[in-house]
Amino acid sequence: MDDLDTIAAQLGEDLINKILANESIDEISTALQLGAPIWYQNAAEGISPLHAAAYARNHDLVKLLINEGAVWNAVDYLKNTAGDIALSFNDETIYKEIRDAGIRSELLLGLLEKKSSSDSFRLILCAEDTTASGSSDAFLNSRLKYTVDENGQDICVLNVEGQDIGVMMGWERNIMNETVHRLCDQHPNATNLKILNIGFGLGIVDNFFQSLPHPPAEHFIIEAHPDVLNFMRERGWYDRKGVRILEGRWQDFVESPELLNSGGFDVIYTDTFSEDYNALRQFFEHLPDLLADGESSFSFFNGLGATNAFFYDIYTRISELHLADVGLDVNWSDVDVGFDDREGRWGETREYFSLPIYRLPVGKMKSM
Ligand SMILES: C[S@@+](CC[C@H](N)C(=O)[O-])C[C@H]1O[C@@H](n2cnc3c(N)ncnc32)[C@H](O)[C@@H]1O
Repeated sequence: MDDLDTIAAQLGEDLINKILANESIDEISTALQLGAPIWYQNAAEGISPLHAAAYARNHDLVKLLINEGAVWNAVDYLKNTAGDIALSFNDETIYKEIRDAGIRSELLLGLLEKKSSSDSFRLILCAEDTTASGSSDAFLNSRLKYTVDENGQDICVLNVEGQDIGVMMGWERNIMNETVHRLCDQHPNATNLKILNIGFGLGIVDNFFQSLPHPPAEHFIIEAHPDVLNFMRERGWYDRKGVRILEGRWQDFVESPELLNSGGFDVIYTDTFSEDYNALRQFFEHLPDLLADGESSFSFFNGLGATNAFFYDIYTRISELHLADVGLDVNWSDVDVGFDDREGRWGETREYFSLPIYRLPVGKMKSM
């Protein structure tokens, strides 16, 4: 550590201790003006001034720190954000203050990102991931393995740096089943649906669409990965009545006459892999052109940030705001996905959803 680092660390430790000791807002403001670093995370627990203010349950101080540029998404050594701390105290006011700061910051970043021509950065969750789990090109060039794990669960996995990562796993059946029913059951055209699904994976959602009391009149599936397309071929999906498989990325087809001149879809679902939130948001922008009418419904796999309740809440709300921007109202319902550790859902694979509740979105074009 050089001298400057040592001074910053001392000032930072001091600031956090002052906050935990409930010193006055004036004292804290003065410490900040004298150069105490608001971004500092202490050596003992990795907590930031914002974590400390959430522990101290001091709403005014939380506001002040956010205005001064506190890092809303810093995680301590236990992987908790300041928002998680507020949640653990059931402190709704402080929780919302930090959550709204996160939403504002992510929306702003989203705007900046949209303005820049590259797909360069993301703030959280998958900063610069160039492996097959975070880069579409690397994913589409990787080999996938379809197998049954030690608990009898169907899985489709890829191996990244020695670890298996689930592209799709059988435990999500419940989510897919519920999604299909929420999208289709009440649809006035339920006997004659025209469906678009993006991302076949294990084919769980597509099997549920096909098992509806009235199988879809037209069922388009866009799938990009060659191994998945082979799996679909082996399972006879190319010969199914009413099924049209478009081989490639959704980005290759979304503006094609095949989709745009088809009169619109009653139901659209998307669940891809290795794409970030920015890609999903780009897909949202095509929905007004792809949905047939105000009765049509849309859903997506809402899995972003799903290893942390606070991040999950932020992404859920951001997606709702972005869908509102393109003219869709969203209804959310909860699907219980809690499980007993002994079920061994993850086997040897990396965990990507650790919350007990899945928030299922169904969007429809707002009525004028
Ligand atoms: C999570 S799986 C879908 C699981 C599916 N919902 C199910 O019920 O089994 C994601 C799928 O999206 C495909 N995929 C990834 N990026 C894509 C893209 N840009 N366009 C189309 N398909 C894509 C992957 O190859 C994979 O088959």
